[in-house]
Amino acid sequence: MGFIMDGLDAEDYDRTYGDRELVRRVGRYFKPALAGMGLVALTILLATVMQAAFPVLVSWGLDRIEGPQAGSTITILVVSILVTGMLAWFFNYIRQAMTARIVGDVVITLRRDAFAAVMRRDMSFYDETPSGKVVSRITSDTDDFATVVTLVMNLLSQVLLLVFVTALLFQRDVGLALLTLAITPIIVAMALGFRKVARDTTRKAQRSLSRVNANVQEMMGGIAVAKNFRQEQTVYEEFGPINEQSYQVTVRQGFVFSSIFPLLFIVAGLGTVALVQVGGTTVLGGDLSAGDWYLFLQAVALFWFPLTSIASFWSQFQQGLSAAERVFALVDATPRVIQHDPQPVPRLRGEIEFQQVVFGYTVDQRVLNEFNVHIRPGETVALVGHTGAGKSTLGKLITRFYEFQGGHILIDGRDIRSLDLAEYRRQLGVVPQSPFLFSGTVADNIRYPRPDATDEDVVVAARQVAGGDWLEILPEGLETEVGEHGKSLSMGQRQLVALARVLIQDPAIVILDEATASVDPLTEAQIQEGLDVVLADRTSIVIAHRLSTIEHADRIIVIEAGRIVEEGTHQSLMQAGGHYCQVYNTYFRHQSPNYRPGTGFVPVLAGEAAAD
Ligand SMILES: Nc1ncnc2c1ncn2[C@@H]1O[C@H](COP(=O)(O)OP(=O)(O)OP(=O)(O)O)[C@@H](O)[C@H]1O
Repeated sequence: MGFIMDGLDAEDYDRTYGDRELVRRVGRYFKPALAGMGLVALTILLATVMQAAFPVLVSWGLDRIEGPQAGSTITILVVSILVTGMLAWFFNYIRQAMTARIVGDVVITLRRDAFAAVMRRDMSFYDETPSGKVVSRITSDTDDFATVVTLVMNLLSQVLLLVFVTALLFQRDVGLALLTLAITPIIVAMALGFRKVARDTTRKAQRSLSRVNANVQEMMGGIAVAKNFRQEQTVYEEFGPINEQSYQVTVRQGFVFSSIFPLLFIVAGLGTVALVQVGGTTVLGGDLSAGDWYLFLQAVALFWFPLTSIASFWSQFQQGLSAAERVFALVDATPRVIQHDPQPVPRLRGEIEFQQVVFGYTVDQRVLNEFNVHIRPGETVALVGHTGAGKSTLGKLITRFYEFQGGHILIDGRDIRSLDLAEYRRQLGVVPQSPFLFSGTVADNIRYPRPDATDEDVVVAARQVAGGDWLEILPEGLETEVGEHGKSLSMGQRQLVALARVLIQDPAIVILDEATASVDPLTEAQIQEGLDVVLADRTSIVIAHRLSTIEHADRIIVIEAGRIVEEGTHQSLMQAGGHYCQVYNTYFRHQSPNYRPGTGFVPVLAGEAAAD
């Protein structure tokens, strides 16, 4: 039991909606389709009348089949059954075609909303939510929702049929009609009792499926690493229990759902036996004609069908409702990054100030504790420190990817929470360690931050980076296809594209996470030239991994465990013999042009070292 339910808990943002709220939300999506729904309702009504006409016609015929008018009765019967049958088919066709269109429209809107909601989420959401789970909410859950809508349409038509048949029964024999109705509450009570357990098992089945999705997605993302380390078997073994769980939960759902049918049929069967007995006795007593007897038997059958099918598709109905619930929970998830008072952002000077900033990715972990720093407009600051010190975190807070828990961050003296986020981010240029390129050409990728940039603008930006020499190696220059995630370009070329992309954006602040991967000396020189252009006249925060960058920085800040432990220029810090010298000996010494193995260490003063 424990194993079966492991990992099927709700996501943080999941919530349970009351039935009424859920229906209201669903209803809102159908509002634009009101006219179409009216037409569907009309065709349902007409098709149902045509279907209900069949037993009535046969019953009428049965009472007139004897005697002189038998021949004409048969002709009338054949023609009218043919006509009503064709009309029923026609109205049903219109109903189903219209329903497909309406449902399609609703699903496309819902999917759009879910996608937009995911795009709005801050980065903490992406840290905490496996992408496969989000994929399954946007795709299969919206599909399940579509199924429920189609089912509701069917339900309406069946309920209508039920109403017609009941009216007919009352008109023919009130006693028999009441007897038939007496069994209804039992069936309704059973269906309602089934409701809760159906929704619960369905929710679990959907969660287990999204676990499978998440696992497959992760496997696809990390397949190169898995193959490198020959871990295919481990990956396969991890998939096993997750897949098994999905199987178990789905089988259990099947058992739950299949148990309702036999139960309903037993009750319906017993009811029919009672009705046939009472009805038969009435006919023998001479109170009912043969035609009425036939109509009555048909009506009993017709009566049960909608009731049992309402109860049976309750299961799918539940599936659709919990799918809708999951999609709405995704749409409604509250973002953590909130701009309290978003105001327009004119061209920034680029001054950045952290005042007593407190931040942790999770509640029980502090990465920055009362962190202070002041970066002047146009200054180039290199952040150095051991891995995990908190350098990238500073960049992520400036870009407002994460919400900080205490203190203030000021941009040009304004509270960062009071900036219009879109306008602000347009003035932030971010170059990550391994730049992400979208499928398309090099030119498409350079144009990415400013889609209205002309071809001329793109060429100018590309040529500003290292004089554009790097373009000559590309088979089709700017028109070269970069492949999925830029896989057709070398790591160095991707970085050059990323630099040209920042130039076309022309941001006031640049946050650059320097690549650690080594590139050939020519590309290295080209990147350096590109950097000189990109960083000039802008406030730049560089998470530095290269000696030449820190040597050229206006200020170097050494960070350790989320604190600034030293700052100054390369020269002054080298002389100080403190933390910077330790970092230098570890990361930068070997990058010096005069480097010989085992040489180039700078002395670290004992006092400073002891301070660690
Ligand atoms: N998305 C995240 N969720 C949870 N913890 C994180 C996340 N990103 C970073 N951390 C943690 O925050 C701390 C600081 O990480 P950060 O990435 O800022 O270090 P860094 O100095 O940039 O290191 P590196 O040079 O290796 O990139 C580390 O302990 C890290 O494990």
